[in-house]
Amino acid sequence: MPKIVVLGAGINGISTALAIQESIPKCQVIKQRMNLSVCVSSYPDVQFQIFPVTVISDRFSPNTTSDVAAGLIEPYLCDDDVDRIIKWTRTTILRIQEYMAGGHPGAEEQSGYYLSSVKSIPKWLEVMKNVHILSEKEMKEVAKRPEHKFGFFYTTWYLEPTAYIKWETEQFLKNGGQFLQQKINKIDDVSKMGYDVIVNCTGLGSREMVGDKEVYPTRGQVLRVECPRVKHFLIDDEYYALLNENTITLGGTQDRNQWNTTINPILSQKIFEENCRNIPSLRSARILSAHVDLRPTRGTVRLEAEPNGKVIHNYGHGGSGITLHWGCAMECVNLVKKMMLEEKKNSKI
Ligand SMILES: Cc1cc2nc3c(=O)[nH]c(=O)nc-3n(C[C@H](O)[C@H](O)[C@H](O)COP(=O)(O)OP(=O)(O)OC[C@H]3O[C@@H](n4cnc5c(N)ncnc54)[C@H](O)[C@@H]3O)c2cc1C
Ligand SMILES: N[C@H](Cc1ccccc1)C(=O)O
Repeated sequence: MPKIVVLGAGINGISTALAIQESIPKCQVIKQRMNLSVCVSSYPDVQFQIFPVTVISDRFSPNTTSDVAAGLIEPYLCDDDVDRIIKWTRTTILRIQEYMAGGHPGAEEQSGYYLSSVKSIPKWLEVMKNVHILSEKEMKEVAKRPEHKFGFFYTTWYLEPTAYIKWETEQFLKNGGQFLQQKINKIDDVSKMGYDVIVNCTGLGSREMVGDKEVYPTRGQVLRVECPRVKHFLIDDEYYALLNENTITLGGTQDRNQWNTTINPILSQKIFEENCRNIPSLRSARILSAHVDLRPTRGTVRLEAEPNGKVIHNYGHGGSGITLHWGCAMECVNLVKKMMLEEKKNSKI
């Protein structure tokens, strides 16, 4: 009976733990009514759970990096292979559409503009809806700055991390999942805890916990404001105003190798002013809060099983952790299944 543990409770940790439960039936509690024809009676609900899944983390939502994210579905600050990114993004979009179909909170389509000083059409645009490259005439109407030379309109989604992780957590617990609050100093400490499969989703924490100096912080500061008049997002080369359920997230900064998580009020003012230049209606916005966190940035997302080991890594999503989460979680499930099969074969010997 392999014991599975997931390290980390951000969007990648919780999603991977839930994906394992949903994809490996023995990893969730199955309630079955045992109807016996002989005495035309039925046993009380019988619960089967063979492989419990545990999540160990030092912090939980709403106190993770994931909770600070604007929730925009769009790859950013992730230099991974673009086809891998697109594959993961597509899987996430399907999951969001299922989540939306369930009427759950914090997810919706959002449409808007990407305005830039350079003419370039990102490959990830192929996963978006209603894509329209702006004509010169349309650019004249939409551009807010002389450097806005090129742009396009499209529809993507937002997925509010805190609301979504809350829902995922409820499903995870319903499936018999368990939580343990603990800081892991070295991943080897977990091996000694008797787990057979360890999935590492600790984001930037992997720098110390696994000793991976390839993962580093990119500091991001944002504002949450209320401004019902604004109906479209607007992203340009430096700033962004992104829709959420009842608020707008204004960003944004991307300072590599900056560890400081103290909010800089001067920066907040600049983020507000620059976004008002792009969307004048924001002048009437009510500023609700400011946030800072550190994007777990890495050349590529580390999503792999350690050879001949029991550890699977899923971290280093940069500015795209919400965008890639379900695609990465499902790829982790395949690695877990493979590892369990290996384990079964070896134990037979
Ligand atoms: C300002 C800002 C805006 C963003 N906007 C977006 C966006 O719009 N769209 C998008 O796709 N992405 C966005 N991102 C990026 C996104 O937030 C991250 O990529 C994502 O949160 C990474 O998720 P994660 O679960 O891997 O890491 P985290 O959310 O950091 O979770 C890591 C977990 O591991 C735990 N942990 C770490 N080390 C240890 C340890 N040693 N022992 C025990 N537990 C440990 C932590 O407590 C935490 O629970 C944004 C990021 C920032 C900073
Ligand atoms: N991905 C988000 C928001 C963003 C979207 C588009 C461009 C830049 C940033 C971030 O990391 O801040």
